Amino acid sequence: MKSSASMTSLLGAHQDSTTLKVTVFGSGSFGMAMGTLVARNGFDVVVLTRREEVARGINDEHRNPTHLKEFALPENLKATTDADEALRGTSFIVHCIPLQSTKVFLEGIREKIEPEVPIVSTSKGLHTETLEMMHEIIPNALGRPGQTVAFLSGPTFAQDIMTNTPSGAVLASKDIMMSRKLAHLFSGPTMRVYPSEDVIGVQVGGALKNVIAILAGVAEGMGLGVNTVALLVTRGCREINRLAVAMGGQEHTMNGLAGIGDLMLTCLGGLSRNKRVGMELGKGKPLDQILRERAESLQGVAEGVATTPAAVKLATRYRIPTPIMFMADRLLKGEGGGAKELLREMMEAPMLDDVSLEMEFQAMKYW
Ligand SMILES: NC(=O)C1=CN([C@@H]2O[C@H](COP(=O)(O)OP(=O)(O)OC[C@H]3O[C@@H](n4cnc5c(N)ncnc54)[C@H](O)[C@@H]3O)[C@@H](O)[C@H]2O)C=CC1
Ligand SMILES: O=C(CO)COP(=O)(O)O
Repeated sequence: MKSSASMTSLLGAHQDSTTLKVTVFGSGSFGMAMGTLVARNGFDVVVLTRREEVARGINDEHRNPTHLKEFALPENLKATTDADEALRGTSFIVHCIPLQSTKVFLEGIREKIEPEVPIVSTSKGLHTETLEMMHEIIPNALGRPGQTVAFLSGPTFAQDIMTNTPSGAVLASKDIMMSRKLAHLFSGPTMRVYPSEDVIGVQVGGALKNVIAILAGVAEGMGLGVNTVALLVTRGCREINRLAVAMGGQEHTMNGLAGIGDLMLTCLGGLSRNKRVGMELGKGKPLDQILRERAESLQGVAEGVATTPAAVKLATRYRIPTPIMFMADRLLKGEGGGAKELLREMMEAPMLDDVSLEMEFQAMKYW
């Protein structure tokens, strides 16, 4: 259980630590993992789910029947389909709904969210149409620019959190004191959470590593060697870093857990949904079939698919050359003659390291 001293530091001395409640939005893989992490730290967790059978399974059997069902859940983790019940008297919200669904989801319950309750978002992506990140989507959906919003991101597969695998992440908000306070929700013997003020860098790192993970999967699915994966991931890493810095993120963040750390995990680890989508593409399966099959069998969101078109639009807006991300975009759109042809184009493109950034930007037309 969380010591009463650290609970008091979260609450301020005047509140009763025994009533501390945390609401988790979403009962998918990461909602379960984050809810479990916070519940292990002694907080009373209530998961808001849209499925009655999920709420029943969690409350009666301490298991989610659809996601991570092999894991027993802590007894202090409950679930409900009733937003009023989930949010009544809560101290913190942990948001684990996919980015593309967040606006609609939050607009439906915004009146029930108290303005002083901090929201920690764990969603990784860019909005396909508006190119927004969560620091824009959440306040806009709530109609409240002043709501405290923070962002947790890093190399943290849900399954590994459930098995108490030692892990680390970054938690960013505009106010470092708030980041430190919120980090306590998640920190524990097997989880290190580093507070940060770099709201942009943390989100861009989490969003764009998924784009590169799709390509890492494509290379593996095509049966290519690790040389190709390393080429794509390393050049992709440079693109992510340049774009993040152009958007206001810090180099330091991109060199840390929320940048290179998550990129390595997702591109090289075996559990990534984004990489699995790429692997299927690399084996020649059409994207719509892959996505349909994944949705039917509740295999979880692969945020990179919806993020990729937004990533290349943002890169164009900021005039950052991102040929690897453009390759992912064309592949997902079915352009360029397929993965083999796009890779050939990449290998034959002019070498640009010694020319100016502006010339690199111009050269993107070759990709
Ligand atoms: N699973 C993982 O290992 C990690 C996931 N994340 C991020 O966390 C976010 C959530 O991912 P997962 O939980 O893995 O996805 P998931 O696909 O397993 O679960 C998503 C959940 O959101 C719910 N949902 C979707 N649209 C909704 C709507 N309109 N209204 C209400 N509920 C809705 C679904 O019913 C489901 O319970 C993503 O942005 C992902 O990138 C971040 C780190 C690790
Ligand atoms: O973000 C993740 C781990 O940090 C999970 O990656 P996937 O969404 O590709 O499974």
